[in-house]
Amino acid sequence: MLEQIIEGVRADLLARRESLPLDAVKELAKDAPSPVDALARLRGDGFHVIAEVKRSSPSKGALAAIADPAGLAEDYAAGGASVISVLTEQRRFGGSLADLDAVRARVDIPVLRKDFVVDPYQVWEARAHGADLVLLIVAALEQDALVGLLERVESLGMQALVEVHDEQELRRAVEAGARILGVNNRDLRTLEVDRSTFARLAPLVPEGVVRVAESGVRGPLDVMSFADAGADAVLVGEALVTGSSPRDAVAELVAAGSHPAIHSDRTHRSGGVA
Ligand SMILES: O=C(O)c1ccccc1NCC(=O)[C@H](O)[C@H](O)COP(=O)(O)O
Repeated sequence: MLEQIIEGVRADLLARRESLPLDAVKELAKDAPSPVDALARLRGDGFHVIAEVKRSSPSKGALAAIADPAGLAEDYAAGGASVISVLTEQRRFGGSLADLDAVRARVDIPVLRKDFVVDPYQVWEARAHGADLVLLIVAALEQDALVGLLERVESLGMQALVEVHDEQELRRAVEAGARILGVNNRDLRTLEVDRSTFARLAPLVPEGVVRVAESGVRGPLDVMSFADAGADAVLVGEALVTGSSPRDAVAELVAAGSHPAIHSDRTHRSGGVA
């Protein structure tokens, strides 16, 4: 599935490049609002929720008709979300850069461009559209490309959420210098979700690196279990867009992650990248 998604992403990228050359995107990036420090936010006190604007997905099809992505993002922020994730991939997820623009214009917390980034053009685009964070999926990138994209993201003042699904990808992410590491419980090749993935990989993440548990969060109990296994944050899409009150749902997840029964030691947050 990942290869098919990337094929579509590359075709769409080619079309956008033809209508807007890289130099023009770089000019737009100069006028974008300065990036918000997402790393400081995710290293800050408390448990963090990254709340996603997600219309549909390859695994579930249509999830929600989101008429007002900016309004949804405002609700997420009011519920205590630390970061808003905006899917911008169009063919499989129904997202767009217009969604990113709308969200950026309405919230002042960090915004993640969630896409299948394979080319520096997309990083410049993310900055031009006001993103503070960019997703880099290790499974989609050769090591040189991963390192180059991570450097480009950071050189533009943004942060990368570097996503892995197994031990080998985790080693590559750490070698590349990831500061925010997402363990995706969903295998992007088979689309299967295995919630034990985060707990298996979390102990291998060096001190000082922010640990994010991604995918498959159904509610507060899942958050408690990820927090107990060492998560600093969770990234949640489906459960939020299909529920009745996004604001209350985010607030419940934030509270669950900070529950006094959770024993995980998060002192590593103040450390540097190992
Ligand atoms: O969501 C999918 O089906 C999917 C399929 C293939 C590649 C990526 C996919 N999702 C991207 C994500 O990482 C999730 O949107 C995100 O982690 C939130 O997951 P969930 O809370 O399970 O909606």
